[in-house]
Amino acid sequence: MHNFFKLPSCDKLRVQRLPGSLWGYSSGHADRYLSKLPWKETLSFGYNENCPNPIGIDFFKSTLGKDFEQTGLVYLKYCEAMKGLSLSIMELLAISLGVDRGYYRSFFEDGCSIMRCNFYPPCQEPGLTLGTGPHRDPTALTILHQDQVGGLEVFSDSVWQTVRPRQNALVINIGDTFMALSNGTYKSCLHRAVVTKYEERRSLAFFLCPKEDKVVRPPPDLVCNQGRRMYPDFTWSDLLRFTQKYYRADDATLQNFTKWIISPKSASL
Ligand SMILES: C=C1C[C@]23C[C@H]1CC[C@H]2[C@]1(C)CCC[C@@](C)(C(=O)O)[C@H]1[C@@H]3C(=O)O
Ligand SMILES: O=C(O)CCC(=O)C(=O)O
Ligand SMILES: [Fe+2]
Repeated sequence: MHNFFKLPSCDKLRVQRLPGSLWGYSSGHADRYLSKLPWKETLSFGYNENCPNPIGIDFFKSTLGKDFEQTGLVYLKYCEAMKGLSLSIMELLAISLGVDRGYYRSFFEDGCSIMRCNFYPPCQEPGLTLGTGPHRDPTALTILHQDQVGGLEVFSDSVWQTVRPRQNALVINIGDTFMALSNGTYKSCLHRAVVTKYEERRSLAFFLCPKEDKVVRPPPDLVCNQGRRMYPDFTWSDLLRFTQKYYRADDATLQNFTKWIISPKSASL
């Protein structure tokens, strides 16, 4: 990942994220937003082990060239490991909720997950910007590997708290999609990334997602115990489209998505 972000811009832009797509390179999301641009560069690609080419866009070799073929193989192995870990965590979450341990595992097994490499350059005025603004991941589960620089913060007990980097440790976040799948029992985590004046920072985020057409619906016996549904049925495709076309994911994505998805106009968009 280090080598990619050190390439000249003209080379990185050969894999630039195209409008409407999640995959590829982006610098500050300058192609998507007009204000509050995040102080980061990102490289995102899909991962689905059920596909002939499990890494969405084969730009590690076909576009970036042979020098990055090995990088692509490393990411393939990384994504395989993260998917396996995610599914094991899904079993533990099912057990903790008193539902069948395979319920969530089977829900996600055939999904296409998102792999994102974040690069945060040093900033002369770190107090005037953010690497990634306050948000809850719209996905189901995030496995984050951060380097030793530090910068990830979670909003807990009404204050922003640093998630101190630990060698050989991964950070696991619950996202909006799992909050809905657990009927609100688990809460998606509000977090952000700050930047520093002198050090660049890198992180790898693996976002577990269900297959796009899967209906996100909590297990019936969970709803029965709680007496009512907290969120309407929706598909991951609906929520992803909402965040990519209509709404910049923040700390209230799911609430605003719920209003949008039940409004008559969303059906025609
Ligand atoms: C489904 C997604 C949208 C984002 C990437 C994945 C999961 C996290 C989302 C994001 C990082 C939340 C903060 C805002 C965002 C625009 C970003 O800063 O990158 C979000 C991602 C995105 O829309 O590209
Ligand atoms: O880089 C980090 O520490 C957090 C990144 C993040 O929250 C994201 O990419 O969703
Ligand atoms: Fe996040």
